Amino acid sequence: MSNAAPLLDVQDVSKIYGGSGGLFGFGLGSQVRALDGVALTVGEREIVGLVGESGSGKSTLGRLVVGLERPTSGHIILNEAARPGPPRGKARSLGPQIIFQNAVAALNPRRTVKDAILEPAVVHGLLTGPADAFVHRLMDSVGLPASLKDRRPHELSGGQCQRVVIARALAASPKLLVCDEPVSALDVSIQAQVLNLFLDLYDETGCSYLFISHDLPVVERLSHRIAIMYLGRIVESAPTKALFAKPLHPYTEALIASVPDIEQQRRTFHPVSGEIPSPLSPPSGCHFHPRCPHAMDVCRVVQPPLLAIEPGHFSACHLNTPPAFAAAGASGPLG
Ligand SMILES: Nc1ncnc2c1ncn2[C@@H]1O[C@H](COP(=O)(O)OP(=O)(O)OP(=O)(O)O)[C@@H](O)[C@H]1O
Repeated sequence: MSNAAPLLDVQDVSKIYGGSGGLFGFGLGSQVRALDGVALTVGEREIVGLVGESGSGKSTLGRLVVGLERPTSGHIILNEAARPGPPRGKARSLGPQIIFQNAVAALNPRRTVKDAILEPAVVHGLLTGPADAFVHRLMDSVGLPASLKDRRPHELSGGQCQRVVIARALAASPKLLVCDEPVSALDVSIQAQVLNLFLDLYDETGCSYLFISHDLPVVERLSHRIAIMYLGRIVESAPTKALFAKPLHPYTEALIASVPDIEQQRRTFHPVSGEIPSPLSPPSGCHFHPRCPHAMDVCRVVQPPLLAIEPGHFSACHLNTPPAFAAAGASGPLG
């Protein structure tokens, strides 16, 4: 990556749902802090994987990045190239696009493949030539035969529907694609094909991805860099190789250990113990401390900051924080 401004710069972003005054304005509504001070960047031509258990805030961040929702606080900055707006050569961009897990639900059941792919281009005046050629080119780029162009979603397989959704996103010439669990609804064999498609499209288009998944091996395969989320916070981020070679946060360690590696017998299967706590009442201090085998007293009271422990490798854990910071809280193992 160059030193140029990142394509996407998420700065100290929080998102709180509910609790806006509660019943009759008496503050009775309960609040969910879906995101809590999240900072993340995605560079040009970079694939960043975002991993975490269900409820950690991954989809919320994805929706904020593409502007479907607004943060409660903090800033989401899109570099000029990623922003919607003025023409870039012949193709105009609609800004970041998002691909959801459920492709069938994302498509209008009454519209054909051709109409689905054309719609954003027509509505936003992006069509630069004959419609058929435009549709065929996009269908070809996602590996769909042109003969399917008049089919409706119920006449396609799940994998084909996901390809239509990807083609429709590409029609907007995005520089940044947010992929929210784009393969988890597909059969394993189809998953591999669609993941290969994402890699091919990366080579062809130079598009950056924020690739959201709860599946660490999927993200490992695609990403240059991985960020690990836990209950609304990023707890570790690093280049993919560094993260697997030397995970610094106990949650990351537990996630990696939970991945069975049948072929190489390298990793044994130990699911992360305990349930992810309710985001309605997250644990104090480090949110992970009730499940952490290394928890100390300080972890219960002080939130560890996300610090660069090695160049490009960030971790939010008192095991990694400098002694001066840790001394601010008590030390010693939790009972
Ligand atoms: N519109 C909403 N209103 C209220 N709470 C919400 C809303 N959207 C998300 N949440 C809550 O925010 C938290 C984070 O949800 P989010 O869907 O972002 O997590 P996730 O990591 O993507 O989970 P999953 O992998 O299950 O999709 C959850 O507790 C969820 O219930």
